[in-house]
Amino acid sequence: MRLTLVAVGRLRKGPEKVLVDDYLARFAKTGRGQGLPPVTLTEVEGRGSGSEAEAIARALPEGAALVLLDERGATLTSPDFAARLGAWRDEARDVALVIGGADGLDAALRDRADLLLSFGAMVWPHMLVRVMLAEQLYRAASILAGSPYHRA
Ligand SMILES: C[S@@+](CC[C@H](N)C(=O)[O-])C[C@H]1O[C@@H](n2cnc3c(N)ncnc32)[C@H](O)[C@@H]1O
Repeated sequence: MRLTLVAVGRLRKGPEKVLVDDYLARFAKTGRGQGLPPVTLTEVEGRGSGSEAEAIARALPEGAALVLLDERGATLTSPDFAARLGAWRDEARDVALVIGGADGLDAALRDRADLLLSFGAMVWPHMLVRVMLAEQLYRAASILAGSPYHRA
């Protein structure tokens, strides 16, 4: 299993980067014991629809389960998200998680997604979505590990 995060835009030094790096490091540590690999991050230039969509498509490992972050998608509980991740791990399936840029994600990409994942109906800045997703990955690994981080 490989876990790839494809995100439009470059995350520069600052509070969001500190949080993303921290949560992804925690995910790598907790995930190791759960058969979850560290996340490989691919940043794609935000150049507008055409070439941006192609760059995203090129960054996706072939056959990977495609999870697109989209406010119009499904809201999952954290244990549900953890269960999906655990199921893909058990199938040895690669997973690609994609966060769009200012213009959102291409409709053609949305059509081939295995999961459209929403963090609520409101639109969040993509850099904050990166932080939230990194935290949810760490939470998922903690849930699969049975650690007390997730108490709900
Ligand atoms: C600023 S938003 C772009 C919104 C754009 N107007 C659209 O139509 O998608 C940038 C990216 O952040 C992610 N995003 C923003 N809000 C989200 C939410 N509530 N749930 C999941 N992802 C979200 C999506 O990947 C989106 O493509």
